[in-house]
Amino acid sequence: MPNRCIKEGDNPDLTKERKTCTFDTDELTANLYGSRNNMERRREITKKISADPDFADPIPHDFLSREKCIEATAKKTKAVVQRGSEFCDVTNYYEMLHLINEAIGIGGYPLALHYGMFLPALEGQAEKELTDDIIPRAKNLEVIGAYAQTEMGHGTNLRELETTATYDKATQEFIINTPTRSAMKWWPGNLGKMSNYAVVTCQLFIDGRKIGPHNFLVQLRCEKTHEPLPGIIVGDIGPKMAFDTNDNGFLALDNIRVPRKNMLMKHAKVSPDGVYTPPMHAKLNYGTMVYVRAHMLYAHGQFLATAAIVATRYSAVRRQGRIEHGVPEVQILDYQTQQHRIFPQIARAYAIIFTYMDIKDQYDAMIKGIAEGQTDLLPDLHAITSGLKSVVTHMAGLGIEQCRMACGGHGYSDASGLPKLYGVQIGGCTYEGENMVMLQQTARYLMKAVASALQGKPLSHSVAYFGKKSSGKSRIGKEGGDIAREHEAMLEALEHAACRLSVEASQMWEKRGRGGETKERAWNGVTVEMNRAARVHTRVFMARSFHRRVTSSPPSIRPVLTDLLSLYLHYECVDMAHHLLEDGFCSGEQIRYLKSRLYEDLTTLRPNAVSLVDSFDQSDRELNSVLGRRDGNVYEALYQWARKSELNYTDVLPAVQKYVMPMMEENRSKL
Ligand SMILES: CCCCC/C=C\C/C=C\C/C=C\CCC(=O)SCCNC(=O)CCNC(=O)[C@H](O)C(C)(C)COP(=O)(O)OP(=O)(O)OC[C@H]1O[C@@H](n2cnc3c(N)ncnc32)[C@H](O)[C@@H]1OP(=O)(O)O
Ligand SMILES: Cc1cc2nc3c(=O)[nH]c(=O)nc-3n(C[C@H](O)[C@H](O)[C@H](O)COP(=O)(O)OP(=O)(O)OC[C@H]3O[C@@H](n4cnc5c(N)ncnc54)[C@H](O)[C@@H]3O)c2cc1C
Repeated sequence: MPNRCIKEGDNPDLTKERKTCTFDTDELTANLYGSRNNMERRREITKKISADPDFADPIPHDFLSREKCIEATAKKTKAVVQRGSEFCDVTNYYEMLHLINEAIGIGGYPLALHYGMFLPALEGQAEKELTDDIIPRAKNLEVIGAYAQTEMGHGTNLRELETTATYDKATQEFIINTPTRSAMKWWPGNLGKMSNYAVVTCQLFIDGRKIGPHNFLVQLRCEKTHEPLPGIIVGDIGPKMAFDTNDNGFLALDNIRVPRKNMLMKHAKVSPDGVYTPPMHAKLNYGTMVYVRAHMLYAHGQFLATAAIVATRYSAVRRQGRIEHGVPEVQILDYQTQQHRIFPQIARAYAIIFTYMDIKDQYDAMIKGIAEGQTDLLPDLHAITSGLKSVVTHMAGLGIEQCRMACGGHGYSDASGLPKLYGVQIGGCTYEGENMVMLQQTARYLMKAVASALQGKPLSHSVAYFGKKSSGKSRIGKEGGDIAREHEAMLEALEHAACRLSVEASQMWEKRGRGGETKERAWNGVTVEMNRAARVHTRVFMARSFHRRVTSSPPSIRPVLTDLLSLYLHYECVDMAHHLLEDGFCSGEQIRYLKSRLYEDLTTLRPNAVSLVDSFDQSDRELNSVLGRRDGNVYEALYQWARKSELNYTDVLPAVQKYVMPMMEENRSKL
């Protein structure tokens, strides 16, 4: 069967791997990206960008200072903006995403938050009077915006943000102010140096009454000189774990006046005479966060895919040690521990991307509903995207780190691309709502679902399985080798565990309440259990999404995807075995059965491992990894990469001349 990656001159071990492929890699790629046309379009973009001198990096960013990286990124951003239509349909979200990944990379760029949050916030939350003016200019990139919500003192607890917006009826303006040091906006991406506008989240005050957090459009810098406007202090917060090319910023506002229309008033409104009208759903103003959490799934699925590609290809190329005496050194991919480390990451990357597809459909349906005045889909989507954002970012982070360690010493080098990838990706556990906090949002929803299920009330999409009757004992290992029924048995077991954990958390919460604690204090006494229930529920949702996609996939790729699904489900069940065992739903024997099936899956997938990662269709530019390159010619490339280190510009470094050589000389003369 064809693996389309085979080319002359490639590392022979990689070619050998590609020849054992049992499916058409293009067919799987097309399925992953929605269609053959989408796949071809991605490849065209890659080809054009790779050949274009505007996007060439004579010196890899690994060897540049942060300022130089930002300069190089800004230059490429300008080229993307001015010449974007030469490469792709600039109105197509996925084509643009791919163009940016190819042309600029993942470490941030001047327009990341402009497109990622500023425009979505305006489009989703602002009224026509404001959008008519700002959106055309923002789309035309006459202005660049950031989303400034988090403050030095508060990020999670939005209710206690300190920045104020006080309505002045006399002038029909809001006065926006930073009252304390901890009220400074701190962290927003692209706020520090790039943006000249921002959507700023402030506590709304009318007639001395605090109404709560609302968003306002504020101009920060002069449109001509880019200097901060009077009363505005803005800058970069300094180096951080990654996102080197993003100017995460700080901002203080000294009683800045903005016209009434600058409040984002699509949902909540303030009339000219200062009358406040709340939104039709209390949290519609938080809609931009739901949008980003949903879309983060795709980015994080791709991040994990990158790591899986690098680790799998490198493990096929790397030979070290022997499994049996008297035979040549083996490809490290033949070690069972290596497969156990890497293959679940491949499966999880597919599962995350497939889950994203489901969520995207639900998000689009919700937006359509809101436009027609219905908000009934919002609570379910908020609950499941909160859980998914937490589970996926954590899962991807652990997976990337496993892949990095699976590459041995070279995985620790920036040449592998994995340390930087991890740095960028792991930020997702924090931004857009810290994971522990987001899981509690899911748990709150689960508690309501438990109550509804007990009362026989209807259950919404993500929790519908709470209404199923459990069979009491698992069918795992009792389906006579029927794969479809085995998959169903594992899904049923996971659903049983999620439901049980939710019910038990609910009972623990209630018990503490009966013991005299307030609801809130009692909640804090059971949040570990609440978050555990939320995690398992979210993993059930992912497993169901993956299962749905696989069972409806084209017949040509269904067998390999079914193998991957088997691995995914066996791994999930073994990983969560304690939850399955705790109430005796599964026996120890059944867990041993799951483990043995998991080890069989590793062997089954081995011949397709390289082809499965090839099917993610990430180019060498996107991978940005010497170890993961498509042709597998790793060792020569590693040496050429190291030669570019600035430490190698001279044979004797000034620091050595100045300090180390005299020290050695002094020591010698002491003898
Ligand atoms: C577009 C592509 C993006 C790809 C990304 C890739 C790379 C990105 C690179 C860089 C980073 C980019 C962006 C990062 C940007 C940011 O980080 S912006 C800042 C984000 N900040 C947060 O997320 C703050 C987290 N805090 C909150 O969301 C809330 O404060 C809270 C924790 C949810 C609690 O809020 P609170 O007002 O106290 O509410 P309470 O818990 O009491 O809940 C009341 C009810 O409201 C429901 N609810 C809460 N939030 C929402 C929501 N967003 N939508 C719908 N409903 C919501 C909640 O469930 C409660 O419902 P009940 O029915 O009453 O139970
Ligand atoms: C790379 C990056 C980019 C960012 N970009 C932006 C941006 O563009 N715009 C923007 O506005 N912000 C941005 N942020 C800020 C980000 O959204 C916040 O840092 C994030 O929401 C977490 O809030 P916090 O920092 O207040 O954490 P904290 O809430 O202080 O969290 C600290 C610890 O306290 C725990 N904790 C807090 N509350 C609770 C609770 N209720 N229950 C249990 N535990 C709790 C947390 O779980 C965590 O362990 C960015 C951050 C990063 C790292």
